[in-house]
Amino acid sequence: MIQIEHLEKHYHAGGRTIHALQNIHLQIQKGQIFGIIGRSGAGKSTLLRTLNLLERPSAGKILIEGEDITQYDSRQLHALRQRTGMVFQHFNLLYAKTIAENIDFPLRLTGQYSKEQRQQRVTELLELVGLTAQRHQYPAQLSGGQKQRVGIARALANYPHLLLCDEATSALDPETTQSILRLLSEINQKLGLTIVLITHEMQVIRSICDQVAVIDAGQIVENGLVIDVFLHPQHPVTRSMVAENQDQDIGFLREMERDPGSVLVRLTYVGSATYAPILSRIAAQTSAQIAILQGTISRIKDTPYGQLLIELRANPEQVAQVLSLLRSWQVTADIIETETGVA
Ligand SMILES: Nc1ncnc2c1ncn2[C@@H]1O[C@H](COP(=O)(O)OP(=O)(O)OP(=O)(O)O)[C@@H](O)[C@H]1O
Repeated sequence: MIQIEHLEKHYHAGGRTIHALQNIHLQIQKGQIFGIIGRSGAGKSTLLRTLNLLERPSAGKILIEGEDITQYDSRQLHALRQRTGMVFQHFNLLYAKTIAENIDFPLRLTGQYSKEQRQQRVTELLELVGLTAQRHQYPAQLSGGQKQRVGIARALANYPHLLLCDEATSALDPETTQSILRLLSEINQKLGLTIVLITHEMQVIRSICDQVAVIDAGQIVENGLVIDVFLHPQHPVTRSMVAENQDQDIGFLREMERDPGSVLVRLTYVGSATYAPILSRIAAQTSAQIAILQGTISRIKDTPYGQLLIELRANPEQVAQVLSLLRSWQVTADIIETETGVA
């Protein structure tokens, strides 16, 4: 487990102090994929880089399996960095070396393995990331997604306990992004490896993370299971990032002709409820009329969820009845607006 306590990082530049990280507290469980999301300049890279002390905190502790790594001497630090793999947005490959040589590079640096052992390990890693046929090629001959596969294989070479991913898919197109995220997810499951990733894309968090922390202006403003944070965001920054990702623009409501006295309700359902015929049940059990204004069914990691924006044409008693039925079916119902204004 990684425990971050009272972490601070201040930079001094141009005669002023930048508070890049302020009083950060986080717990990252072993074997988790933990996402850190935030807008540009929020402090994501700084936070990620403190986990292998590429960035020295100004104050606070980082405990990995109970040991405070901020107190490590240079020998311990060297060992920590060997146990921590890192994947970069722009791959950082050696372009004059072959794919196999790139992956072999960190193995050679340790001086711990024979040539045969290293070759064997490179073969294993090429197979793991699906690049066996590219062994003797050079990075310039590969696509972006393949380059990132090399980056991932290289990061895994020394059997790390922790993999840090710095915007690992931000330079890739959406389809390639999904294939790299699937690879990271497979690695997490196969090797039980803890992965901490930073991203500015909610889609990345939604696809593979178990837990997410939202960082804004150097502070953690929200932290929890992805399913909770994504479906019930509390902080304005989280809300706007989730809304961007879900295409929840409800500007059209301003132009829409509404039934007098109708109520707008956002329904959120998770797991098996996603596929239940909720609306027809409401219609059968109440005489409320329902117009569907917006809807989606998708997945958060492996969990299906659905969200519907409906206009409920009903009197107050019927609205109360509908809301109580929805609650009994474990559907979250948020009234987002009434005819007279925001509820
Ligand atoms: N070496 C440095 N010297 C001075 N200020 C820095 C340094 N590194 C980062 N900062 C500042 O610290 C803050 C956090 O930067 P950081 O790079 O961690 O943010 P980020 O969320 O990763 O942003 P991005 O997604 O744009 O990389 C920013 O205000 C940035 O300008």
